[in-house]
Amino acid sequence: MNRRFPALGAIIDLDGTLLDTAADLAAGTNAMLAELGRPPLPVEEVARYVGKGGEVLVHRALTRSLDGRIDAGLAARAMEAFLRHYARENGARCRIYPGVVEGLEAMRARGLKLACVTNKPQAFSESLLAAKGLAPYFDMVVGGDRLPRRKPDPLPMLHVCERFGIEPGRMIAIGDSDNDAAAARAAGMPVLVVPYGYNEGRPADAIDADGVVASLAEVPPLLEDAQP
Ligand SMILES: O=C(O)COP(=O)(O)O
Ligand SMILES: [Mg+2]
Repeated sequence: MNRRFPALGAIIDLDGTLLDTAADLAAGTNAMLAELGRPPLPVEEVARYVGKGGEVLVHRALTRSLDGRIDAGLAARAMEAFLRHYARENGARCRIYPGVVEGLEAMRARGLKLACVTNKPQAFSESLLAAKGLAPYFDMVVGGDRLPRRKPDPLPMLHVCERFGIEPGRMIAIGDSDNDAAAARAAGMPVLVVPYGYNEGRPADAIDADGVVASLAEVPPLLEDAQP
């Protein structure tokens, strides 16, 4: 990639970008399904349902379709069960993707401010990042239940820019899905995507982004010094 990005800060997605959390999400989902008398789903299928937060995952898992909806009563019961089970499974099997620590170290060494913006609930996100030793890299974590709207809405991205005092055009977003790219674009922020995460079953090169990077370690060489 020839393009360089003048960034003073970065916003990085969690599930499918920093951590491979599909197995833990599947364990939480399948424990919820078992409680409701439903059969378990394969990890690959649950991974396709990840991206728009826990509520959407629950609707998808119970209808086995990306845009299926269940009634509000069942959804409430299923969500309560999912959160209860996922609290136990969160972090049990997940792993840090290759290049993540290297990329975060190099971005910090360049003086970038770093935020993790995720659709995973705040409490689960903070405990997971801490358990995996990634929390110290981040100045800020914005979970999916922290603000009135989540990705693909630009609100969490703009919230971080405001808190950092950095213009969106002087930030870089890094994610694994259309949700990340749409949120970044709508916020006026350049966005790079990784090809190894979850994009609701669609390939990463189909995402409307400014480029695909094999890992986070490929990001720092694409940055250039910027003025605020
Ligand atoms: O929890 C989800 O649905 C996805 O979370 P992410 O925004 O970290 O990819
Ligand atoms: Mg993601």
